[in-house]
Amino acid sequence: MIVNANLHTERLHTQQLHIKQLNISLHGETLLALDSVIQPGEVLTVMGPSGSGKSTLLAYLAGFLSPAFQAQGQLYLDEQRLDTLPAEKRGIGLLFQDPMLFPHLSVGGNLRFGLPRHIKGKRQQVTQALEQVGLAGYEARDPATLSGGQQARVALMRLLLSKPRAVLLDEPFSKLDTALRQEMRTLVFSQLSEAGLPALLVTHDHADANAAGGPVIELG
Ligand SMILES: Nc1ncnc2c1ncn2[C@@H]1O[C@H](COP(=O)(O)OP(=O)(O)OP(=O)(O)O)[C@@H](O)[C@H]1O
Repeated sequence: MIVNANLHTERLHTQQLHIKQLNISLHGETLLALDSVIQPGEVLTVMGPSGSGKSTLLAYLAGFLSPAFQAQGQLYLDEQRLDTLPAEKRGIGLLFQDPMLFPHLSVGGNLRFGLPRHIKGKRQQVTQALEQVGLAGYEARDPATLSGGQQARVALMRLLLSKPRAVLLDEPFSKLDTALRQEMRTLVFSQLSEAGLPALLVTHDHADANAAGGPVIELG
């Protein structure tokens, strides 16, 4: 696989993500409390046993928290307050266990979907993105014909092309086999660092946390 990527020729204005005095409770009892600043290009890893609130934290950050929970605190990207914005206005990108490629779109269609509307040179950006992850010429392919690792790489590039301002990673490597997992860790963390994006990783795997290279928080 080719990992010489530099998708971000025009460097984005990178920002820090501040999870400020967050307290999420359920039925009047605190489930999790957190105060963290994630610097541009840094990955904060969150670990913890089942039920400790990892998914709840991701849901809060992304803007999907169930009304069953009560959240106090704020979320900022630099000076901009995010927690008062709906999910689609936060500019937060998500990467999951499953690549979740749109099955009715080609590989190229999936990548174009991530691109902001009304920008020029979409075709070239898609071509470059595929080249960067060793999938040159795959534009017209049906995603279902790709291996799990190839799909994961397309999902990563779709995410980056959408120019998120921060990224959440929910066990993104857990469905890959061991060799592929190591490759994807290198690819994902180098791309996030290159893009200068603050990221929060939820994982059960200490090797993911080591590869992420940033601070680690244990919930629960
Ligand atoms: N929509 C909801 N309504 C009420 N309680 C919920 C809801 N979603 C989760 N919970 C509860 O909140 C707590 C935290 O759940 P959460 O899914 O965040 O944990 P987790 O650390 O992600 O666990 P796992 O590692 O198993 O995914 C659990 O006690 C769970 O039962």
